[in-house]
Amino acid sequence: MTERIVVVGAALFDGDHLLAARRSAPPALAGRWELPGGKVERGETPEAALTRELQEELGVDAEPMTRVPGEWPLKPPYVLQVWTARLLPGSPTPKPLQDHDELRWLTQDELWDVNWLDQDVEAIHALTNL
Ligand SMILES: Nc1nc2c([nH]c(=O)n2[C@H]2C[C@H](O)[C@@H](COP(=O)(O)OP(=O)(O)OP(=O)(O)O)O2)c(=O)[nH]1
Repeated sequence: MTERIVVVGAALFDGDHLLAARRSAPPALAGRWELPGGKVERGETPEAALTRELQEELGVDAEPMTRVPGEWPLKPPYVLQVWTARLLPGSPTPKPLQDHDELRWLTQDELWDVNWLDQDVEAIHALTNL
């Protein structure tokens, strides 16, 4: 059976604002917006991967909250799963340290103001149904 690798995306909320991150690489994805996160490593839980990726990419201390129902196919063998997440008290504010060159906190009215990666559009819709 083909190996399937989960990419975790964080729907990081501050109140009702959602953090969107603009990718700086690779060229095919640069300039498009996504949920920060990354690949789950062998032997790692998705929740641990999410915490690690948010620390590496944004420099924050965050905790995953709930899994958003659904799973979205990316380029094989990757699939996207999404967790809501929040910053822990005392966490630094997010900064685009790695993989991103801009961050935006979106209100519900601004949710579609950014050019999400095609693969993320369904996941963002699922978020709005929570
Ligand atoms: N993080 C993230 N990746 C996404 C999303 N949507 C989407 O198609 N992808 C793709 C982009 C990449 O091809 C792949 C995840 O790669 P990544 O570069 O974020 O993961 P990573 O930090 O573990 O990468 P690596 O450089 O260590 O290999 O999934 C999304 O919302 N968040």
